[in-house]
Amino acid sequence: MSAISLSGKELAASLRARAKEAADALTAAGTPPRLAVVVATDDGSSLWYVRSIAKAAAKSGIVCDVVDLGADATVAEIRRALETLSADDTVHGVILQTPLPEGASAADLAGTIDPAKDVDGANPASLGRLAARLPAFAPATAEAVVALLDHHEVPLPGRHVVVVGRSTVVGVPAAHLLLARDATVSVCHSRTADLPGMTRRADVLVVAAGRAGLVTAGHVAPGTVVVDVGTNPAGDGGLVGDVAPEVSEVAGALTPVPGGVGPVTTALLLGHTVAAAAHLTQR
Ligand SMILES: NC(=O)C1=CN([C@@H]2O[C@H](COP(=O)(O)OP(=O)(O)OC[C@H]3O[C@@H](n4cnc5c(N)ncnc54)[C@H](OP(=O)(O)O)[C@@H]3O)[C@@H](O)[C@H]2O)C=CC1
Ligand SMILES: Nc1nc(=O)c2c([nH]1)NC[C@@H]1CN(c3ccc(C(=O)N[C@@H](CCC(=O)O)C(=O)O)cc3)C=[N+]21
Repeated sequence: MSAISLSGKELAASLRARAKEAADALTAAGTPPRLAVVVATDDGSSLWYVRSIAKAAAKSGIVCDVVDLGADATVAEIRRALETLSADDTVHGVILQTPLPEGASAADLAGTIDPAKDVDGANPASLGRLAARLPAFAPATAEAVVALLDHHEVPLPGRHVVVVGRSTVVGVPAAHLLLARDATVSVCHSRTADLPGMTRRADVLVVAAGRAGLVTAGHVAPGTVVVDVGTNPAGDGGLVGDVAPEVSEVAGALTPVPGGVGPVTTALLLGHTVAAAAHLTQR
């Protein structure tokens, strides 16, 4: 066990404290910040995340409404819920939880979320603005990757960051944020030829593939900083990342799962919600 552990707990706690301060001020001024989470799934890990958002929101003084449409919700029902919440002046943040029922497109549906309330950066317009380096809410997970690297003072300018995964929730927005920080970014995916050859060339390796143990010691050059975004259900009811435990023998530093990117993600989502509430009450 040689790698330094890059915990997210300390950063998450300070982000939650900051969110609570802003939330309490908004509430005192008559506008309690309110987040709505639209759910149309019975996926266990997704529902776990929803419960953890609700709990964290309550502790930070943010009202959280879970709008559960059930796993057999239709596209029209989901769209109507998102439109209603976007038009509701008492709601400041709207997120659409994935996975969705078959035939429903998250990107298409999220296009109906008011960009001012799009606190998980799911509207394609938000992703476009991020790519254009215009102000926008970034997906909380992608932002958490950069925030965690900053917190642990890992320099980014000029460094080669290899991102494994190209989803619009994590890999692609993380790549945009890292480019904006002057990193040189390579994005790998399931059709990448010679993944180990690519990842061994990274100064910083960000793994968001959703495959337990995908990245092994042979994928990592000595001293690399590794960010493990994966949250895969483990056999024992716990959680494991995408990076095999043996990687800690070669990496210079490694984010733990649990206790790494996950808690920072939830804390940033709350921060986005109070920022949205502050902005919406001003306009
Ligand atoms: N900690 C947190 O806060 C969060 C954690 N997560 C976790 O992060 C992981 C990724 O999430 P998400 O991006 O939504 O997942 P997706 O399934 O949407 O995307 C996975 C990406 O990984 C790529 N991939 C899959 N297998 C391989 C492989 N063998 N080699 C190379 N690339 C591969 C896929 O490639 P292709 O495009 O070719 O299919 C795809 O681009 C999951 O474990 C998820 O639970 C997600 C959000 C938040
Ligand atoms: N549109 C969308 N946005 C998401 O951000 C999103 C999603 N869909 N679908 C599901 C995944 C999963 N996800 C997690 C976030 C935090 C933890 C987290 O905080 N986990 C704790 C511990 C959990 C435990 O120990 O069981 C930790 O890592 O320390 C986990 C998982 C967000 N997701």
